[in-house]
Amino acid sequence: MRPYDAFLLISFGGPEGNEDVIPFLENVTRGRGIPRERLAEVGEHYFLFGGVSPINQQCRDLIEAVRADFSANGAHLPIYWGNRFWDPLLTDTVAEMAKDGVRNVVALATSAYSCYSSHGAYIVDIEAAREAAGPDAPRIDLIPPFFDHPGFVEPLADHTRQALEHLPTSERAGARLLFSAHSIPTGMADASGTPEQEYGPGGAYVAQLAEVARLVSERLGTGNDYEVVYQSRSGPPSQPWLEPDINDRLAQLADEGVSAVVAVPHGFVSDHMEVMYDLDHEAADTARGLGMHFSRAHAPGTHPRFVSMVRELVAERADPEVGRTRLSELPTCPADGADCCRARPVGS
Ligand SMILES: CC1=C(CCC(=O)O)c2cc3nc(cc4[nH]c(cc5[nH]c(cc1n2)c(C)c5CCC(=O)O)c(CCC(=O)O)c4C)C(CCC(=O)O)=C3C
Ligand SMILES: [Fe+2]
Repeated sequence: MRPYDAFLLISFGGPEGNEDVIPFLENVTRGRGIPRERLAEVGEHYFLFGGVSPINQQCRDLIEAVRADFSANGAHLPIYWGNRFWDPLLTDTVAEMAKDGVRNVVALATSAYSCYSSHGAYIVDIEAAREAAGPDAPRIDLIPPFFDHPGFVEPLADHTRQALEHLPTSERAGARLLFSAHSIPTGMADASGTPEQEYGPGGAYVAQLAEVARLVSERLGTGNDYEVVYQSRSGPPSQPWLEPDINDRLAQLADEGVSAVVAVPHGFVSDHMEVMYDLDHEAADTARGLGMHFSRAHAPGTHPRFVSMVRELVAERADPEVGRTRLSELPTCPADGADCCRARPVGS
């Protein structure tokens, strides 16, 4: 895997006990203009699960699977892991890599799409961590968003098929597929991707989400109607965020006579807290209250095709001759991350 001498997984991080919850939320929201009530409310989501977000364990599981896949395929790279907001913190991991003499790192973020929160912020945090590590900090090449890689799309199609099968047989054909992604401020969406590209309203983020919904539905091949919805909105009500919210849309669909839905968290890489709480808890409750059948597909997680994707993306980045495997023609962000997804939400 020359020129690389290490692989780095970069994730969000999450609390692993009640005492971690508030400090974690403070890390996430520092300077972001999130209302206090929203913070208290999100804190409750974590307390409901003993203060433990599943995201760190999901990262450990992914790393174990990637390690096994690397070694089975002769890709001998040490693996490091660093989070933006909780232990192991990216800053500490980069310092450790510097101490270990690592020089050239290839990094993957657990975020598949282009926007400040899922790409730009990772670039900014990598630079800050390198700066903090001083002159021995390694070079770190971040793999650009991978939303249209078959290793992301195929697991979602498999998992959507399984979720459909959890509905009563008579409900499957008429079930609406609700592809669900994290809402972001519309200003952040409009500025997502690279400034040279014209993506339409909502920028690269909205265009990529629409494309993945289409690709997954096409692979599924069941002909179910589908659409993209949003979840996990925060920020002040005065600020516009991407809509429709999944709960509002469920109410409209019930009015239209739709009696079953499958929620597909295609905006996420694993079934972390936002999936567990906002879909399994909140949206499922909404659907139940409306008398609808509700089934939730798993995010890619440690699906074998997702795991092999990691190796393929590393190989592709290490050697331009390997070529790019993608399912869509949509432009992604440039490999050097220059000037893309830089927009911060209003009020920060
Ligand atoms: C696009 C996107 C992804 C998907 C891409 C990706 O996966 O990275 C994502 C993932 C995640 N978001 C997470 C948690 C939180 N996000 C928050 C707040 C925010 N997210 C935003 C966007 C995104 N977030 C935005 C625009 C905000 C507003 C503040 C700001 O402008 O930055 C807040 C603050 C409270 C609140 O406002 O809800 C929390 C606690 C967790 C961890 C879950 C766990 O613990 O298992 C994960 C994986
Ligand atoms: Fe978030």
